[in-house]
Amino acid sequence: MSKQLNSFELACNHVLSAVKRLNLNPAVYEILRNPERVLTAAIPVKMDDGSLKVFTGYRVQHCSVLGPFKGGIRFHPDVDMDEVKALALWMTMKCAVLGLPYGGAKGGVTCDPREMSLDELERLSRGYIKAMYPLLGREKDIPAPDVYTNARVMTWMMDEFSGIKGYNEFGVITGKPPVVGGSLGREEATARGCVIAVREAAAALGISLNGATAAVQGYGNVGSIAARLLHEMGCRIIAVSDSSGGIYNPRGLDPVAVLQFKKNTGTVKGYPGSRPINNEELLALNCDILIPAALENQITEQNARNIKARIIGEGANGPTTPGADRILNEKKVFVIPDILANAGGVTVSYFEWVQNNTGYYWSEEEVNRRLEEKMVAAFKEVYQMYKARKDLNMRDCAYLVAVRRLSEAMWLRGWLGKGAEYQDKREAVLA
Ligand SMILES: NC(=O)C1=CN([C@@H]2O[C@H](COP(=O)(O)OP(=O)(O)OC[C@H]3O[C@@H](n4cnc5c(N)ncnc54)[C@H](OP(=O)(O)O)[C@@H]3O)[C@@H](O)[C@H]2O)C=CC1
Ligand SMILES: O=C(O)CCC(=O)C(=O)O
Repeated sequence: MSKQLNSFELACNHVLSAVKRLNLNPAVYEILRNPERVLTAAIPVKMDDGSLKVFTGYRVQHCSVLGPFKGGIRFHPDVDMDEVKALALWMTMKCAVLGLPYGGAKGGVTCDPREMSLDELERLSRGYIKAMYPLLGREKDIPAPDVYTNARVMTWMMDEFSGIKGYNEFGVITGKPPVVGGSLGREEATARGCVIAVREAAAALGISLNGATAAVQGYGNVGSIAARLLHEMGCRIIAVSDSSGGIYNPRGLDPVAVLQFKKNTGTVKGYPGSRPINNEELLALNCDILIPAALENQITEQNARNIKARIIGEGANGPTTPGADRILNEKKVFVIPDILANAGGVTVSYFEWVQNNTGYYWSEEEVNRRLEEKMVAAFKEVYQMYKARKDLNMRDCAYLVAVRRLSEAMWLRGWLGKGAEYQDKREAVLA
C-alpha cells in the first residue's frame, strides 16, 4: 500500500524536526539526510530451468558515528533504493535509541522468494554476499534478517563470506541458527522486545494485559511470535493476517495452532472457526492492542480515523504515515514507534555479535534478561521525555533521544566543524 509515499523523505522529516527541536547544528541534519555509502549491484543467478536472471541488490550504509553498520537484508518484490535508504536511516535511529554501539544500514534484493526454489534462493543469497563483500565485515557492516529472509539465508550468507575469507567468520552476520554461531533468543527477539514495550505502555496507561484484546497484521517472524507472547501474557488474539488476507474470531485465536495451520497451508486464511477479514477491517477492529508487523505505510490518513486500539506497538518498520500519526495523536492512541518497539531484534543481534567476538555463548535466560533490561531502559527514557514534553508524541521523543545521542557523538568525533558554539547551544537546550 502507498508505495508512492517516499519513506526516506518522511524519515528525514522526523530527523529534521528533532534537529530543530534540540536547536542543533544544521550539519547534524546534513549528515543524517545523506547516507555515507550506497551500493547497487547486479546479481546474476542461474535459475533451475537453466536460464540466467539478473537481480538488483542494494546495501545502504547510513551513518556509522556510533559504530560499525548494522541492519537486515530484505528480499521482496517492492524493494527499491528509497525503501532501503529509509530502512537504513531507521536502523541508525533504532541503535541510537537503544544505546547500541552500531551505525545503521540495510540491504535488500528486488525479488519474490515465494516464487523461487530453495536452490535459487541459496544462489541469490550467496550472490548477494559476493557482490557486497567489500562493504561487509564484523568490524564494518553486519547484516541480519528482515522480510522474507531468515536464519537459513543468514547461514548461506555467513558461509559464503567465510569461504571468501578462508576461515569461519560467524560475527559477520547475525540471526544465524545457534548451531552455527547464532544466539539463543534471536529468533524471538524482535517480537519479545515489542511485547515488552507494549507491556510497559499498558502499565503506564493503566491497562491490564490479562484479558486485553489484540490484533496482529503480518504473521511472519515478528507477527506470529508477538501474537504467541501476547497470548501467553493473557491477551485474547482476535485477529491476525498475512499477505493473503486475515482471520477474525472475537472469542480468540490460538496463535500456535494458527501458525501450524499456516505452515501446513501457506496462509492463515481458512483457519477453522475464524471468519475472513481484509486488511482494512483488521486495522479497524475494536481491540486494545494493534501490532502492525508487515510492511511500511499500512496505517494512513485514509484509515487512521477508524482505528480503535488504545496501544499500537510498531513491530514493522515504518507502518504509520505522518498523516496517520497526526490523527492517532488527536484520538489519543498511544503509538510505540518502530525505532523503539521493534528494536529487540537488533539488540539481540548485538548480543549475538558480542558472543561471536568473544567465543562464549550465553543461556537463553541470560539473553532474555539482558533484552528485558535494555528494552525497559529505552522505553523509560523515551516515555519520561514524553511525559515531560506534553506537546510531543512518543515518536517525536524517540527521535529526540536518538538524534541527541548521534549529535553528541558527531560533535565529540569532530564531524561538525567548530565545536564550542554548538556545545553551548546544546547545553542550553538540554539544561
Ligand atoms: N525480523 C526482524 O528481526 C525484524 C523485522 N522488523 C520488521 O518487522 C516487519 C515484519 O518482518 P518479519 O516478520 O521479519 O518478516 P517475515 O518475512 O517473517 O514476515 C512478513 C509477514 O508480513 C506478511 N505480509 C506481507 N505483506 C502483507 C500485507 N500487505 N498485509 C498483511 N501481511 C503482509 C507476510 O505474509 P506471508 O506470510 O503471506 O508472506 C508475512 O507473514 C518488517 O517491517 C520488518 O522490517 C523489524 C525489526 C527486526
Ligand atoms: O538484527 C539486526 O541487526 C537488524 C534487524 C533489522 O533489520 C531491523 O531492526 O529492522
